Amino acid sequence: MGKRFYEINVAGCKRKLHVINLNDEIAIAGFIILGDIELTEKTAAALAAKAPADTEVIMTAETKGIPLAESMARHMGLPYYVVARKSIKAYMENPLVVEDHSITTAGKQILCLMDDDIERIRGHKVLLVDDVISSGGSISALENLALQAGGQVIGRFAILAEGDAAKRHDITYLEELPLLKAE
Ligand SMILES: Nc1ncnc2[nH]cnc12
Repeated sequence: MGKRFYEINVAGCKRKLHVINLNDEIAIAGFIILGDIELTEKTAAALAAKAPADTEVIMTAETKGIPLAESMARHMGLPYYVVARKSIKAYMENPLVVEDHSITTAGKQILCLMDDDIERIRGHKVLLVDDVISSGGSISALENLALQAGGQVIGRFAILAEGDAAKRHDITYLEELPLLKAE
């Protein structure tokens, strides 16, 4: 069978996404901003324009959220952003750790923060950002981490809301992405 594609238009960027079967029933259109500067910059600018003016720190999770968070922080004139990591590194003292369940990764995952990042969050207004919100597992793990670090979550932002996530009223996103039938 030939490759399947799903075409998307977001923040003025048209992209043909590869459709990948997740299991026998469900397929996703893989939305990858890593390495795509125009897509990262334009979606970050569009999300930054919607961000609450009182945002003090942007927080994201490894991996695909990183360039988006960096670009949004630049657009918003913020000096730092915080990245929740997926594994504890040797240089992370006293890490804060939560469990994370994601639609694209099998098995248990963790998200963790190191002390410097905990300090950047404690007592501050935090805007959570990710590339895609789908089952909501990752953004909710990120929120747990922000709360445990003493932050106040003032928004949950994503470029795309996938499947049922598009019905959520507690997230802000640019476009919807359907879950597809596996072929
Ligand atoms: N369709 C998708 N593309 C890339 N990352 C995702 N994470 C969840 N859904 C995704």
